[in-house]
Amino acid sequence: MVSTLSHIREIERVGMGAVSPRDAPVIQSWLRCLNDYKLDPAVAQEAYIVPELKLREHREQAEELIRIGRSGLEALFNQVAGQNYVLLLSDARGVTVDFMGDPTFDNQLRKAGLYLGSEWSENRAGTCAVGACMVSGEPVIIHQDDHFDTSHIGLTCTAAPVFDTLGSLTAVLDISQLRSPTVKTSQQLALHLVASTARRIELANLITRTRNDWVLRLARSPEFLDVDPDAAIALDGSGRITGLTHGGFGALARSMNLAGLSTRDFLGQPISQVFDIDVDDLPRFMRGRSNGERLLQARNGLVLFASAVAPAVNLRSAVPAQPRLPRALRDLSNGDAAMERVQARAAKLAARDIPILIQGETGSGKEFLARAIHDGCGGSGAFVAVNCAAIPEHLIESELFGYAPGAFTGASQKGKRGLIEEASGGALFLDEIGDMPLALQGRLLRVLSENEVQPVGALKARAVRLRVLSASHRDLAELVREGRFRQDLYYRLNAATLSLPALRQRQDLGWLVDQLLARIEKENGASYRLDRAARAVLLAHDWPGNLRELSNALRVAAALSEGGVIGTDSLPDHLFAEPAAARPGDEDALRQALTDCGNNVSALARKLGVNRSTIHRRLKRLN
Ligand SMILES: Nc1ncnc2c1ncn2[C@@H]1O[C@H](COP(=O)(O)OP(=O)(O)OP(=O)(O)O)[C@@H](O)[C@H]1O
Repeated sequence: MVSTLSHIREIERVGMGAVSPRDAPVIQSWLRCLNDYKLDPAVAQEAYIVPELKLREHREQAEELIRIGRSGLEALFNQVAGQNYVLLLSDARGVTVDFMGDPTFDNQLRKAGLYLGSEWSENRAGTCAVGACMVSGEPVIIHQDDHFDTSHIGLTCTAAPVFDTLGSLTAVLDISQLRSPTVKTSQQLALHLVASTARRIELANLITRTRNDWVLRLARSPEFLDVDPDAAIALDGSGRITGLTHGGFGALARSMNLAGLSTRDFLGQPISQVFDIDVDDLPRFMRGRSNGERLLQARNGLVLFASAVAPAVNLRSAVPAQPRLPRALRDLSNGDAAMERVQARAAKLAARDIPILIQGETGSGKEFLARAIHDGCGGSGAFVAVNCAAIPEHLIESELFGYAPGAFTGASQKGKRGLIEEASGGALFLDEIGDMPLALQGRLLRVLSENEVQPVGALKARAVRLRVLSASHRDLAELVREGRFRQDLYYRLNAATLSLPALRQRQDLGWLVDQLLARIEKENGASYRLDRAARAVLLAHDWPGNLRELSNALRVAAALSEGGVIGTDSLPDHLFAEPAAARPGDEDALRQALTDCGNNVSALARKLGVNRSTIHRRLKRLN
């Protein structure tokens, strides 16, 4: 193994532009570590394992992924049995949410970070296989002193990305060893195994998530068509591509000379544009036909074997009926597995008086879900929504708790009922609860524990009976750790958590577009039709502002449409050149975008399709 000092010197030389024989992905990652994350190769940092509570959240959010990935992981672990390999499945933030390794080496593995809860994002751990793979979206081997941080230069790690059906990176699969031969080529087989397992996980994910669509499996050789196809595509009833296995289809697209297109570019496209078939031909590719009949030709002439699976709708009657959800909760999604889980849990919780914390990015529908829970449990009493971030700090107390007559200068002589009392007998929805000032958190806790509220300046408390739903786009557990949120209140509000998926992760985006458009038609008393190109743009967009951004975009499109037809020219410009500021966390870009809008927060919020409070919040964070 190289000495620590010579490793540090080598990285410094590369940083100064020296030519290096190492692989390009390693050099690119070293340069990112030096220039973008400002990491110092001379400062070694041991592997970071996230705290228990945080790990629980990561695992809860990745529950479906872990379930789908498990059998792939087990099969891979069996393939490499006896070779001291460890398998890690990390989520899109680089946190290990599933792990398989030899328990005999537990202590060593934990110390090396090859363990449940270890975080391998590049900006934290320096060059590593998971981190480099997250950035490049490509399989990669990071072998021994390819690692940036000298703490990790004994390890060899090989990782492959797992994308969801819409082409967003959802996980990274990694296979690592504490000790290995010095030559990097010893890991080529590991690279092949990890990439094919990632491909199979993508396939299992597509099949699980697209029960209501056609699925077309594709393979270069007929023998593997049904057992291990190269790629698969999901198609809606009109033959449009609604999802695909990113890794496998990307490789096929390269063979079809379509390497310049990202797999996302195929979403929303009719199948007839890629292959010489139409939706009506799909039954011809179903099981029972001979392989010879199941041949498919790509538009460039490449011939593939195909097998089609019909939507499960027809089989529905044979499947045991799902418990019926209350109507308000039933209409929240259509064919998105993560949402279906949220709806099923929400229905069970709605029937009980349990405080629920709803987490999700801004605009992902937290208030909408809270209302649906309230309506779903019979909806008796009022639903009172309070946005803790929007009420000025000095008014929150009197708004929430109310005040006695003449309680303070300027107070009304009659006093005022607070929102908590207004909600008594119904539901109180505390949005952006993370922004509640610490002093008031204690008072809120008392209301929840004692079921009574004491208005400002009042001598006696009044009894209240309410269900509390709260929401935050911020990580409340992190705020607790930073001492900015009371732990006792956190546990009180968070008896159950519902995590809403971001719009870019949802499998029913096409259905949501139609739902929201139908709502706009009703409001405007008009009818609209999206043309194919416009639909494709909507399906391919990242939607950093989630459902709110989508709803705003459709309103703009409806207003600009000609004769009710929405084409690409009716869509808001930012969908075509999405400013990087739309992605949370990109601070310089946010500053720049604000300058471009003449420092007008409302204009920037309109441009990004998010609330003004969202922009204010991000600016507050920057300060
Ligand atoms: N399942 C859904 N179907 C249709 N429209 C929805 C759905 N969920 C949310 N919306 C719409 O999306 C928009 C944003 O929803 P909502 O206000 O509930 O998001 P939020 O997560 O509470 O936002 P914020 O974080 O800014 O408070 C609203 O216009 C809402 O009507």
